[in-house]
Amino acid sequence: MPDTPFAPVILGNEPGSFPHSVLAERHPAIIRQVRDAFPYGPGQHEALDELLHSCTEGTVEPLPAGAPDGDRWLAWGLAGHAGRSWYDVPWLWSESYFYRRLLEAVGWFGPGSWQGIDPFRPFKRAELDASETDEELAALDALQKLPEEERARALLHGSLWGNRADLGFRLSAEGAGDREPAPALVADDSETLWSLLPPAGNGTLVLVADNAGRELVPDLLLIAHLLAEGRAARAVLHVKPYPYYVSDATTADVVDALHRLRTAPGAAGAYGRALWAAMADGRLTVRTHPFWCAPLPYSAMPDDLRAEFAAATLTVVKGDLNYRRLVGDRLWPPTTAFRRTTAYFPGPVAALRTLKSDVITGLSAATESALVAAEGQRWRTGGTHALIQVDPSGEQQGQ
Ligand SMILES: O=P(O)(O)OC[C@H]1O[C@](O)(CO)[C@@H](O)[C@@H]1O
Repeated sequence: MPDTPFAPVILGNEPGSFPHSVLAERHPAIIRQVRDAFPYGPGQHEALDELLHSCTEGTVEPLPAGAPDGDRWLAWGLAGHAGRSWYDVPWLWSESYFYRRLLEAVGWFGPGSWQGIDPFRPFKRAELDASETDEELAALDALQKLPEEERARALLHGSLWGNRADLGFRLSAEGAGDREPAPALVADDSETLWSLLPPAGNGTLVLVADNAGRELVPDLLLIAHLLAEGRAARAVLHVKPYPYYVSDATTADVVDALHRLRTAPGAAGAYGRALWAAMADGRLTVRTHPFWCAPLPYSAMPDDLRAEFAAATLTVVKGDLNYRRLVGDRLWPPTTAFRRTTAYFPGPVAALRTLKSDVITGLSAATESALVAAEGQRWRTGGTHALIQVDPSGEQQGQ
């Protein structure tokens, strides 16, 4: 990510800034929570101690010799960042590497009996099993009486605001989950989004998921609706290859969410059974890719993903981190055109995101001034505002 004077890459080295607080406070809190949630042995405790020291006071260290993804991380910039403070390398890079090292500390990569044990699973399960999830699912019954367009809109907004359900975010934004969301969107291209997914279309929707639990459930409901109403003939759900940013969805989380839906009463159960059937006949596919845990912007995506997005009718990317990677993790002037930052993307792309970091593009000058007048800069990170932005054009000539 080369720096440009126009929009500097975000680092975590400014005390008092949001990125700094994530490195200095959120990451240690995540280590504490994971340590408390499992009966780890002395080796794991020692590795967690070392990680805590390294990420707060030490420097980025290389991966152990023989790490299965060692070459990949070298290609993703590890050699250039090793030996530097975690605060001085791009924030996106530091955060991604933190989760990679945390998984290693608890034995995720094996070999051994802790291989594949998700350190965030208790938090994700608790959210999926919460009574709030029952209430959200019960609300689907009333939706069935509405005309299709209204149901579609409600489910789109359910998926959008489901992005507030982010466990990592709640660790350092005390009370964020309870704060009332501001209802108006700071940018709303939903008409363009619907024009790309007309009823009786024959397209492929790709949804790049973000969080499990109470975000993934409404994402699945939206997919179920689009398939049932013929707005998409096929859907591909992309999830993370390993646990990441606490609540990010993996295939195991998709299975949990589908079980939860299928066994629910009423309309939710019907959606669940329809999704189960769509998995069986191939209309809904779950995929993953190592690049989803790469510390890089999507402009650096590999050719196989590029080809998949080029062939899709629409790719929807969910959440704050995907937004940062889509537009580049930079301090853009907020009125920078969204399409200017996504011109490299190989097909039509939509972002559904609640605002939880400093990155923002595509605001009108009036919207930006109103937000600043009301909240200073808090609107950028508080998780109470949201946007739907669409670039329908696909890769533009000369990019
Ligand atoms: O789950 P999301 O919406 O991608 O949010 C991830 C969160 O983590 C951050 O990357 C900070 O760690 C913020 O962008 C956001 O608060």
